[in-house]
This record gives sequence, structure tokens and C-alpha cells, in this order.
Amino acid sequence: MKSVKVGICGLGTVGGGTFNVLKRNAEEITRRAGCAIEVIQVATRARNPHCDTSNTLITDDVFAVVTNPEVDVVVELIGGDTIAKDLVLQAIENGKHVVTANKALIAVHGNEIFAKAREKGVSVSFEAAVAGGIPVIKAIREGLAGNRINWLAGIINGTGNFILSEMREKGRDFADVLAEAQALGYAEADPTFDVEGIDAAHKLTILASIAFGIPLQFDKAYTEGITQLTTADVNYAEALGYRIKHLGVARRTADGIELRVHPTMIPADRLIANVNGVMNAVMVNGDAVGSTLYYGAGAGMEPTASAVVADIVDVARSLSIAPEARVPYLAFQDDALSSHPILPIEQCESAYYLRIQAQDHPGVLAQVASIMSERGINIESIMQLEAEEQEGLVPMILVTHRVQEQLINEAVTELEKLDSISGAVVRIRVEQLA
Ligand SMILES: NC(=O)C1=CN([C@@H]2O[C@H](COP(=O)(O)OP(=O)(O)OC[C@H]3O[C@@H](n4cnc5c(N)ncnc54)[C@H](O)[C@@H]3O)[C@@H](O)[C@H]2O)C=CC1
Ligand SMILES: N[C@@H](CC=O)C(=O)O
Ligand code: NA
Repeated sequence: MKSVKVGICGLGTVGGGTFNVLKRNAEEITRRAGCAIEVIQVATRARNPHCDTSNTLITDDVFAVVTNPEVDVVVELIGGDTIAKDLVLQAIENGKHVVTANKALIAVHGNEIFAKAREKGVSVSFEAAVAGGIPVIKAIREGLAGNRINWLAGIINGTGNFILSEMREKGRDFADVLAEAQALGYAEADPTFDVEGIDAAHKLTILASIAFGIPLQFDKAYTEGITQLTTADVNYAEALGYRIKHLGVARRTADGIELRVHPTMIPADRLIANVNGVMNAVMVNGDAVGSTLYYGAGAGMEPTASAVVADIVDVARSLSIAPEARVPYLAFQDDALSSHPILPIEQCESAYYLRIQAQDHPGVLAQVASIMSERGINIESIMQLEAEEQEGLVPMILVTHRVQEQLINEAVTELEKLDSISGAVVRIRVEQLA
């Protein structure tokens, strides 16, 4: 029986997990793939204490893997988008299939990488790049192929969700939980990617492309992280029956596509509002299927390896298939991608939670209401927390109906000009996800 020969570049969290899962489940994997999958070379700068590489060819030069004539599939697990990009392009040039978990690479350079891969007739697979072990790319690209997808929304950064969950449930400190996420191998090499929403924006960019059939456009994604969230707003959200989650939202509208990542208030009784710790979940709404939900571990050694290995099995199974008959990289045929534009955040629409520090005297409420009504912004609920008065200021909380962001921007500017209002207005977007 012919075997498929794999070279792994990077033996860290995901590389180590991939190496071990391929070895441990070799027999079942062979039964699935129809051939053995053999790791013939590993490039790593340091030994991974979780991996027994005693019978494996080891190099510290990742480029030795892509020039090894025996290697059929290069598995890129070094991360980053500089050396990794050169590595992947060179692998493709040399006629190797590529499997990667690198969302930064795909979101930023995917269009170029796919063009090169198409030219060379090789596959580039990236299931592990979005939501770790959840097979969400396969679900959207293949399982929902009959649908016109309306929107998707997901908790797609495990580190961020772990931090928010631990802070809310156990009152733990942000920095302390982030350090734990790093120790568990969940965080990116630069953890600001996790907490500032960049990692989630990479993943959302990929999801939107395969859902709507548009080119990858990471530079147009609106990105906001979790570092500005306060315990006060987490608690007020709870009191209002909501939970704050860091969400990536992609929505098709008549004018374009919303592509945004930010903290979001979701009704606390929604399944996705109860996805905690390192778990991820992605809701996808299609015109035929309605709403669907995909849940599982979004980061970590073996959950991520599960997706990498599934991609390797897919490559092994499809080696004999003509390139044009394979599932397209971005789900839609390469020459059928749409130019529907990505909307600037000002043209995106959602409901809003606004928290204002207002003076406790008559007429303030009327001033606030008038600023909102002048812009046609409907207020769903308003709450003035007299019991929390401090130095003559009381928190006033408004929840609006859905409205365009630019109208909220104007309203916030006007509110902040009022003498009866102190400091900046806090805003958090609200999504019902119904
Ligand atoms: N950790 C996780 O849970 C997940 C990570 N990913 C992605 O997987 C990729 C790998 O992430 P991790 O395994 O967490 O990172 P890691 O830092 O644990 O492992 C990367 C390994 O690559 C090695 N490396 C980097 N540059 C190298 C070079 N030029 N030559 C030789 N070795 C080199 C490093 O020494 C390290 O051992 C990244 O793209 C990441 O975004 C994706 C999903 C989940
Ligand atoms: N740093 C990422 C790893 C998986 O993609 C995360 O925390 O989700
Ligand atoms: Na995945």
C-alpha cells in the first residue's frame, strides 16, 4: 500500500499534538484514508517533551522539509506570516500539498497563496485555522453548500473567551488568566492578537469568505478587543438579562457585507451565550437550513491537532482527484467570487447598550431622549440607577433598537457635549442572534 509522506514544520503546541495524534491513531487513520500517513521529517528548533521523535528525521531548518523530494504534504505549524509565507509558497512551488493552522497567514496572504496553489495544482487546507478542533470550515464549505448564507456569528478566540469566563465566574484578574491561557498553549505568540481581537478578525475574514464567496479582505474587518471591558458593564449586562461575549459577526446586507469583531451583549438564555472557557461556537444562518451551531474546543494541543490531521486525511484521499474537481479553497469556484463590498463600521447595524454618567436632576432624561429621537433612534429600555449615585452622578443605561452605527456615533457626540453628562459614553453592541 502506498503511504502519504508528511513533513511537519514546527513542533510546538499544535505541531506536537499533530505528531502524537498521527502516531497514536495511525491504524484508524489508515483505515479512513485508504493508505498509511507517515511523518518522515520534522523541523523544529527544540525537542517537544510531549513527543517521542526518536525514530523521526529531525532538522532545525524548516526549508529542508519543503525541499525534501520525499515529502508529499508540508504541515506548516510555525505561525506568523513572514517565514511561514515563504515556506508555504516554496512548498507549493515544489508541488507539495500544504496543511496549515495559521489563520494570520491565510487571512492576510490567502488570495496570493491560493492563486499559486491553483497554478501548481496542489491543495492548501486550513481547517485548524478557524475555531480549532471544530470542523466549521468543512461544515460551511461542504455541508451548507445548498444555502445562501445570511449571517454568521461566533466566539472564535479561545483565549479571549477563557479570560472573560474566568473573570465573570470567578472574579479573577485579567492578567492572571491571560498568563494561564499562555501556559496552556491557547494564546498566540503575541497575545495582543488574542485580547485585541486581531486573531478573531483573522478567523472571521476566513469564515466570511467561505460563507459569502468573497476574496479574503482582512484589512477591511472592524476589530475591537476585550481590554476596554469593565466589570461594571459585565454586571449591568447580567442585570439586563444579557451576557457579554467577544463575537465575530459577518452579515450579508443589500449594500454589502458587515465584517466586525467586538464585545457583544447576547441574551443570556442563548446557547452561544453559555459557551465558556476555551470553547468556541459558531452560529451560521442559511436561507434553507435556518440557524445552525457548531461547538467545541477552539484551541489547545490535541483539539487543534484533530483538525490538522483531518485535513491531512482529506489530502490523502483526494490525491487521485483532478485539481479542478476538489472542493474550492474558498468554497466557491475561484472565478466566481463576488465583489460585494465590505461595509465600513459606520454603515453596520446593531442594537446598542449605552451607559452614561448623568447628573441626578430633572430634565436630563428628556435631553437624552431628545438627542436619540432627533436621529430616529428607538429606545427599547432605559434604566437610571439612583441607588448607585456617586458625587451627584447616576449611571443611566439605555438599550436601543437596531440602528446604523453612524447615527449612534452622532448621538454619542451630542450626549458627551451635554453639561449634565460626565465623561465618555460607554457603548456595547447588542445582538439577539435569533
Ligand atoms: N495553540 C493553539 O491552540 C492554536 C494555534 N493555532 C495556530 O497554529 C500555529 C502554531 O501555533 P502553536 O503551536 O500554538 O505555536 P508554538 O509557539 O507552540 O509552536 C510553534 C513552533 O514553531 C517553532 N518555530 C517557529 N519558527 C520556526 C522556524 N523558523 N524554524 C523552526 N521552528 C520554528 C517554534 O520554536 C515553536 O516550537 C500558529 O499559526 C497558531 O496561530 C491554530 C489553532 C489553535
Ligand atoms: N490563540 C488562539 C488559538 C486558536 O486559534 C485562540 O485562543 O483561540
Ligand atoms: Na476548525
